[in-house]
Amino acid sequence: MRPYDAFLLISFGGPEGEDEVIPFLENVTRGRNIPRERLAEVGEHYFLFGGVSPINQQCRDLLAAVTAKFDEDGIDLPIYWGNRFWAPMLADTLARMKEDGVRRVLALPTSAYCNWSSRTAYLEDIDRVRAALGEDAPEIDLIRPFHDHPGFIEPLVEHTRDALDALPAEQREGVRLLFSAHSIPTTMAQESGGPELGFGPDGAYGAQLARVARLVVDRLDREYPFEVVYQSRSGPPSQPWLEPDVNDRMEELAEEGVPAVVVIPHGFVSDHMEVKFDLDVEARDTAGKLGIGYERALSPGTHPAFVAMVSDLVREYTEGDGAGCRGGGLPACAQCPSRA
Ligand SMILES: CC1=C(CCC(=O)O)c2cc3nc(cc4[nH]c(cc5[nH]c(cc1n2)c(C)c5CCC(=O)O)c(CCC(=O)O)c4C)C(CCC(=O)O)=C3C
Ligand SMILES: [Fe+2]
Repeated sequence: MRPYDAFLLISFGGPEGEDEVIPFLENVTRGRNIPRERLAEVGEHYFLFGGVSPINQQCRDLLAAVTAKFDEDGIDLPIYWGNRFWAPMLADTLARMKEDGVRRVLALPTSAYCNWSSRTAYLEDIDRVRAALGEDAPEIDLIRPFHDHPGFIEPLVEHTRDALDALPAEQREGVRLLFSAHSIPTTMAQESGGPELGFGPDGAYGAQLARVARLVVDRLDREYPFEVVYQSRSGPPSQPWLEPDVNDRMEELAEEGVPAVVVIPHGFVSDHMEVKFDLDVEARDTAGKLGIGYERALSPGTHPAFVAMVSDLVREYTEGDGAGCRGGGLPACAQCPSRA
């Protein structure tokens, strides 16, 4: 039994008004080599929704559900929330935790996979914030990547079934399932675990994405053809990022005569802006232009199995050894807690 005295949700953060969009984007992109044109373009995505990203409300909803679940499961830990890029900022939350006398924290990141952006960046931010707090800064253990957890898979299965059901029968027959994740630079993908660890060109991240897609399809009513695609590419055009892009791939599939796609955003835990704009606006529009059917499965969000997973993961650490990433049948990634 480890002596944790608080639970902390660490998320990305997002603007909740038009005046917050640019400062938020500046926070996200500081030192990240993102072209100005890309920033302006992404700003427009937020302005289309009144400057409000859905991600903060999704965190509040998840925390409400987790609070109830902890009560039910007898997990007696106060719950805190801090973001990397927008209020409530991690630095402020940790300062408050320190004032509250919190010493050991078990933290859940809102990302399920292994790559610099989804894992290492969180650890680096934690280190920076702790260093600034100085002596008596709470110690933080970051919960392992959970892409292989049944509580992540189950909601995706159910939501994929719902999306398939929403297609007309004749389209469902020839449908292609597109499992979509955030693209990252290919160098970043390789750094998540390359050939030396037994992974392919998309690294441990790509292997995990392929594995989750397989696990979901295995639980559907029949074997559907499926593939992993990427979305939300950023960075300068000269820099290679993981491909194919969801829109490019839909174009090829339409040419091949595929009548419809179901897009499953399995790279994300909730329907935040990358899902709401890049899939529900942009990819849907592409499908419309191509004249093919399009349905988008919901991400896990506050599905009861996903909420139960949070309790489960907490108990892995409080009651078990919290040994870290199981690899989900794959080798552990380069950043895996179990390699540290
Ligand atoms: C792997 C991954 C996830 C998934 C898991 C995770 O790790 O959470 C993710 C999530 C998210 N990404 C988000 C938003 C943004 N990401 C950006 C930029 C970038 N993302 C990257 C990767 C990822 N991002 C990368 C490699 C960059 C390039 C800059 C860099 O190398 O760091 C930019 C800058 C503009 C742009 O270029 O698009 C924005 C605004 C939001 C909030 C959405 C909302 O507001 O609802 C969320 C949940
Ligand atoms: Fe991102």
